Amino acid sequence: MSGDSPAWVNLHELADAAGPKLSAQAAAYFNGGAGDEHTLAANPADWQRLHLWPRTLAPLDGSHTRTMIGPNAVAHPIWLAPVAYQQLAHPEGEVATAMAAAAQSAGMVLSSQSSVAVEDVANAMRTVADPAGDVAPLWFQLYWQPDRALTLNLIQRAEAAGCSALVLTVDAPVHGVRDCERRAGFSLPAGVRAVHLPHGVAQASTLAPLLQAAPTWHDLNWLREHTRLPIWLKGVLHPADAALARTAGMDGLIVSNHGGRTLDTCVSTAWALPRVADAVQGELPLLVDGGIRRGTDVLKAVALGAQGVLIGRPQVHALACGGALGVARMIRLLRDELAVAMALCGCSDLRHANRDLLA
Ligand SMILES: Cc1cc2nc3c(=O)[nH]c(=O)nc-3n(C[C@H](O)[C@H](O)[C@H](O)COP(=O)(O)O)c2cc1C
Ligand SMILES: CC(C)CC(=O)C(=O)O
Repeated sequence: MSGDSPAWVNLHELADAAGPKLSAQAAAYFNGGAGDEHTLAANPADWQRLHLWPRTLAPLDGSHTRTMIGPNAVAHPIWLAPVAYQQLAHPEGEVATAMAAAAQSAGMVLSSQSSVAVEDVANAMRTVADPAGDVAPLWFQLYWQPDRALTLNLIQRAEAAGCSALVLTVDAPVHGVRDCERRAGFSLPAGVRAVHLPHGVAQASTLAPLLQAAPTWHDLNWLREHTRLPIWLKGVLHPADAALARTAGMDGLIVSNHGGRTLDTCVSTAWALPRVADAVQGELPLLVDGGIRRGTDVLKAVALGAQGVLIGRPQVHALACGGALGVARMIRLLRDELAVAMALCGCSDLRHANRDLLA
């Protein structure tokens, strides 16, 4: 931001503003998708394609964005998705993001490939008090590790640091085919590493070890036995998997295609969400992510059955542009846009939003 007028007034402009702040390698890593990037493009396009159907003259006195996400009463439904290696965007990395989340009462899901330790991120969130006293939960995203002892170590660190849920990512048993990363020759620069992992990097160079390590439904029993935290699965798109997750006693689902970074040409999340919602029939709470860039997108996601949304790339764009203040501003912009969209649709309480809001 410079001068009197901000350099960006919405999340699309934010992506452009971040361009000059990022190295070519970091930009390729953050912005890219899998394959020909059809799913990357379909995610935002399919939110845009949905049409809101406004209602008029509805009472709006007392409107608010408060809602529930799982057992958490939250000030608004906009959370930060797990995004790895945030020190590629800003030297303070995930600490700055966490301070912004706490200041804006936004939940944060910390990547297990974080470039800052979970203990430091949790402390940073605690140092920033929300004046209204609203909570900003910190959840820990888990990538299943080849070694159970290491998986257990991650779980125990997250618990001890005060994380209030685990998010097991299930849509990336292998790294997607990412031409942009290969073209840019992406590798982590000196000083940035996955601090929770002994070798500091996520991926093995051949498929076999990854596939051996990939978790199955059976492993969820082990996970359940080894944590007292609620477990959410991230990366569910198929109603049949949603039903299996319910049977497996999971606590919530994140409808996600990993921001179009794993399987190209797979379904968009706006397409999958109502189908997953129909499968779980309100018995499992849902979050959704992928291409959510406007308050209208957030309202559509809630209308289709999600309790809230996660924001991926814009958080690292905002971090690159303005550190913690940039991320805080990004969350605030989206929340204000959501409030406007709600008012114009005659919706005073997100808990009453449903498919009647959509044409
Ligand atoms: C640079 C980058 C790194 C990511 N790292 C992780 C990760 O470590 N764990 C994970 O579960 N998802 C990861 N994701 C996926 C996000 O959590 C989220 O699903 C996706 O970014 C949402 O789409 P959006 O970027 O269009 O908002 C990453 C996404 C990006 C863009
Ligand atoms: C280190 C990666 C596996 C993190 C990730 O999930 C991603 O880049 O999409």
